[in-house]
Amino acid sequence: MAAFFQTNMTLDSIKIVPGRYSSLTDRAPYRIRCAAASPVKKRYNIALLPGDGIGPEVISVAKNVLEKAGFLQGLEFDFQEMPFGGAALDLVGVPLPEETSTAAKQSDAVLLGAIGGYKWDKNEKHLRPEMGLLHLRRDLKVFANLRPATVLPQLVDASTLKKEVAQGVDMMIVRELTGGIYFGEPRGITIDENGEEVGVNTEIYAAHEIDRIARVAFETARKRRGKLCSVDKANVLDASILWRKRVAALASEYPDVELSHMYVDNAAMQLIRYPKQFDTIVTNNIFGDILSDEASMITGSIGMLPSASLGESGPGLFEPIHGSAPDIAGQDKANPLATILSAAMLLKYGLGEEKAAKRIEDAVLDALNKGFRTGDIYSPGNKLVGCKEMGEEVLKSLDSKVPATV
Ligand SMILES: NC(=O)C1=CN([C@@H]2O[C@H](COP(=O)(O)OP(=O)(O)OC[C@H]3O[C@@H](n4cnc5c(N)ncnc54)[C@H](O)[C@@H]3O)[C@@H](O)[C@H]2O)C=CC1
Ligand SMILES: CC(C)CC(=O)C(=O)O
Ligand SMILES: [Mg+2]
Repeated sequence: MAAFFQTNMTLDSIKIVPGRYSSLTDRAPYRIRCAAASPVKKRYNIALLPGDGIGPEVISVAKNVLEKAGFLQGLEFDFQEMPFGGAALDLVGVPLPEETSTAAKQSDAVLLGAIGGYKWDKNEKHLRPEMGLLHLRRDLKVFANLRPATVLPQLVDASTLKKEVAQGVDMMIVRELTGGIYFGEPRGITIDENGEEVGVNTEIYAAHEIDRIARVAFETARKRRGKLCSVDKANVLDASILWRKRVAALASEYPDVELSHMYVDNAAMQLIRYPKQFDTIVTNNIFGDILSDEASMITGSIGMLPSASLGESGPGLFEPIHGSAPDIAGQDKANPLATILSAAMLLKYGLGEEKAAKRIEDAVLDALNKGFRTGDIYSPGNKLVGCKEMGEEVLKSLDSKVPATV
């Protein structure tokens, strides 16, 4: 699997290191050929999928940061940039070209910007950029989507919540990513027996899909503060009744993890009322999608949250949780930190390169400490910068942190 499970091979045999993580990502075709800061030891193939809207802007910045952090750590990358989403639709007529899917599957890790935009909003379903993303996630079998949401001390003022409610929030949302209503059959728009149009989607989960994501969540909680909250809608949905039953049945295998259950409507409210109660949340595809956008505002902005999508084997997929933000695309206003931190997750969870990942996290904190802020996280007294300048500042911070002995 991507590196989340790399050291111990299977979900069942993961060895847990006690204690709490404190890093930003929660704790875990061209080459750099010039003399590296330390001797080149490893080389990785990275599939780069910029996508649409602000995707290319944030990917261009994050790629430079990834390159530099790798260089400083003696890593070499072969980047293969491939068309994806609306960009691919315009180029070859499909959102996920075969070549892009193959490049992603053959890579060591995939770094993705975002897809979608007004231009393709009225396309037929199979010709929408978003379907390309769903298919990519399925092709890569990345069922476990880790979405850390941490309120950084530097950004407490940018939170939507009052300082005393926001400070100290540090949670991990474990979202099931390749099942549920986004994929369930039957789906589509048909005509019913009265001749009326009906839109149909199906929330469906097999027991094994629930078990494997629940195990990831239990293992994640175990490495954090030992609290897992499973979010569902088991008071009305059959798929949620099975979800709750399967998650509860696994609890005896993780006696060190305190399991609770919460209905999703209450969870949406509790996230705003008292977010510090959450350590690890496990939930289905659609609830995780929605709750993580909500959680992002506690941290200051959706432009801050990275993600790692992992499967049992093969490359992981790393992307910010936000979309293509067509309202600010092409204006150099996007916050690139979510994508930069996704690159850190790529290094940590995708390649097992924790030191290089830490360099990026430290550099992000350093740039924030120096007061650099994009518009979405700006507060008075700080320095307003655009996407590119924020990237340059993170690069400078990376530079200044090269160990003196190298
Ligand atoms: N993973 C992906 O590629 C995703 C794609 N989408 C697609 O993106 C398009 C736009 O969707 P929306 O619902 O507007 O969601 P969005 O996440 O793109 O934007 C929502 C709001 O957040 C702001 N925002 C997002 N990322 C930001 C960043 N890095 N820095 C500063 N502000 C940022 C936007 O300007 C906008 O006001 C749609 O086509 C949607 O389907 C949406 C979510 C995820
Ligand atoms: C196409 C959507 C399912 C993408 C999204 O909103 C997400 O993964 O957060
Ligand atoms: Mg979303």
